[in-house]
Amino acid sequence: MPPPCPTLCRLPAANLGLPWSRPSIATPRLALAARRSRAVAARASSSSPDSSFGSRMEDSVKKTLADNPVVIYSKSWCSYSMEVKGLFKRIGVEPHVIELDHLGAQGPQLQKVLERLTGQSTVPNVFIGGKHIGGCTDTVKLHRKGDLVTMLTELDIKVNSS
Ligand SMILES: N[C@@H](CCC(=O)N[C@@H](CS)C(=O)NCC(=O)O)C(=O)O
Repeated sequence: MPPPCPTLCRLPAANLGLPWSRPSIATPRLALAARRSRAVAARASSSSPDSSFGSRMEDSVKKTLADNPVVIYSKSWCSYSMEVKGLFKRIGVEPHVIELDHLGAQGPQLQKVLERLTGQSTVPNVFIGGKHIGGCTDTVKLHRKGDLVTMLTELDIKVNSS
């Protein structure tokens, strides 16, 4: 008969080649402790620096959209971004442009936040009056229908429609 476990379970050691039996997780007291520590871990991860960083970034996007009537999240090298910036330039509207590739490590994080908010993972990501318009193709289509100028005019933004 192996000696009893001196500290935890006081049961004879099972024949596992160990000096003392490992307490089974099914032991009610230990199972309860395991559940408690999982709950603590879950609470800790939900308030981790990453998630609060994400929500601060989300707040900063919302502030940017509230403060600027036309916002383009762009990448400086992206031809679609260049096209949409060119379109606004042609109609004489100066958008607030955020070049994600100029933000270092925050760029990809901001892109993830934008994806969470809009469902769109690509740039350019265009907003007018806080409303999500879409990418380059969506903005060009809106312009061809005449709706881009209408939206801008409704926001009291002067448009050069020549
Ligand atoms: N159909 C999209 C195409 C946009 C697109 O493909 N953008 C590329 C960059 S030029 C992109 O965002 N790629 C993924 C990335 O850079 O993370 C539009 O019209 O805006």
